[in-house]
Amino acid sequence: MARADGRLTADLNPQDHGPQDACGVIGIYAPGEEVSKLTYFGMYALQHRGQESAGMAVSDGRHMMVFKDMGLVSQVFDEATLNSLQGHMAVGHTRYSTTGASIWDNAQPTFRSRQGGDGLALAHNGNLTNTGALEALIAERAPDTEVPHKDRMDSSNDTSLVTALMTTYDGTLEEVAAQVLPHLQGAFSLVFMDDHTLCAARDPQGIRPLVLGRLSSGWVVASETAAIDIVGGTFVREIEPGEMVAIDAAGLRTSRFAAARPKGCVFEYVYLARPDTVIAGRRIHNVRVKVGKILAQEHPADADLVIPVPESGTPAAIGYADESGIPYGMGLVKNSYVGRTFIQPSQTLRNLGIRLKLNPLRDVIEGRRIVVVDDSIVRGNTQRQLVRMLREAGAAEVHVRISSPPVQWPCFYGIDFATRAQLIAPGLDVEDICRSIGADSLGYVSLDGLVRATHVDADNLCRACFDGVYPVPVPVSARAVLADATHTNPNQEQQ
Ligand SMILES: O=P(O)(O)OC[C@H]1O[C@H](OP(=O)(O)OP(=O)(O)O)[C@H](O)[C@@H]1O
Ligand SMILES: NC(=O)CC[C@H](N)C(=O)O
Ligand code: SF4
Ligand SMILES: [Mg+2]
Repeated sequence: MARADGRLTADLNPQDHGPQDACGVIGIYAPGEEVSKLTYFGMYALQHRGQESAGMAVSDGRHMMVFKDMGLVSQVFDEATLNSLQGHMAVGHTRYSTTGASIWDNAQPTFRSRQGGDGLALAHNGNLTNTGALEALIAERAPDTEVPHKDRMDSSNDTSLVTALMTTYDGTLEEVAAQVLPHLQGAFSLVFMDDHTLCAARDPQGIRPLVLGRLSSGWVVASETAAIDIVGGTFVREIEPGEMVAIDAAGLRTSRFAAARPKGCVFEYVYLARPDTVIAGRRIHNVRVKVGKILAQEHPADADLVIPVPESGTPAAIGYADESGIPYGMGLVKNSYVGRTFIQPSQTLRNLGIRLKLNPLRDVIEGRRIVVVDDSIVRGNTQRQLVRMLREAGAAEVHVRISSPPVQWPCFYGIDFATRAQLIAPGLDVEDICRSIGADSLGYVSLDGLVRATHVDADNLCRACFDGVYPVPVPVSARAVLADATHTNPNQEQQ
């Protein structure tokens, strides 16, 4: 598919995709360091969270420069650009769009001038569920302010509303944020700065991750601990749900804008986060291996070989093989140059597309009864094509095992799952889905098994895409659609 700027993208059809990811944010405050380069490395480490656009704002205490463009971090930035971005503090973002089109104007960090002349740059991971109310608030507070959605300004994402709202208040950045953050609903891990202060804030549910790290000469905040590792920092702690931290020449301060009601996204454990990241004290790789073991207990198979669907299916396949005693092997080779999601508009291209990303090792597959382990089934495209490919490669039997429960409901908190109609699971039982993907058997890990592997209390996790219990009110526009569903009714969890 051609993009607006005429370049090619790996997403041949943006309307037709799997879970994709959730945006990566990073902020660095480090006088004396080459901050733009550190931020670049951090963004590179967070590339898996968003591949549509990348951007960075850098300030030297007097001036702020923002550079962003469509594409991968490595396509957007080069040495000369990074050398021109001078300063001791920066905010970086890799975007996967959830509200507002995937266009340059919506690339982040968003930028606006503040009263008093400072710039304000803000980067967001998550998705806001009360954009209508925020538009109304901006209009009420500053009738002359152009409201991003309402006035059809170039940018139309939820994040721009936060930036616009902040510029309607006077005071220090911390004072402004303390007034604005309580108005936001939904998922938001924010990193933002003016020319003096770097701030980071996390929604009261802490739906998306956000962590704090120490650098030899400063601080780093990032979506995942892996980014802290990669910029040479030391993990300090998670930013708490409902907390804001501010970092400037006077050091680090923390404050709370709301009481914590933790509901971390369980899908971060399934697919979104890097395996080398730590959430709630657990390494994601280890949690995924554990889920694979539970999957083997819940859905054993009589087979000769366990193979992963790389990359995200690999740890669970290791766990499955370990627990079942069935040998583990690489049966599929993944092309490292194809991004997380590769989407194809027509059946012919779909068949080619899956092969471009994953190609079976015939010698390994032929004549064997295969257990193939993946992390999730969203629309079923990957598994349908994979099962056929494995059979063509001579598999005697294909048993599909999935290290998450069936995805039944859309996400409104920063993952653009297909609409409910496009998901394969609603209205079908596991037997139906097995038939639809053409496997000999299919087993999904139970929600209880998945939650157990995280070691987090089920009440402290969002599980809405699996059980329809939404911890934060969904957008008004979505309520009718969900209520009309002929399957189970989504429960709005009591606040
Ligand atoms: O049922 P579907 O709609 O096909 O979507 C599910 C697939 O999408 C994801 O992989 P993806 O290709 O996005 O990334 P990965 O390479 O990181 O596993 C996920 O790991 C499943 O394999
Ligand atoms: N996936 C995300 O975290 C997206 C952030 C924001 N909602 C946007 O669309 O730009
Ligand atoms: S609905 Fe699913 S993907 Fe979205 S935040 Fe909740 S658990 Fe995560
Ligand atoms: Mg996959």
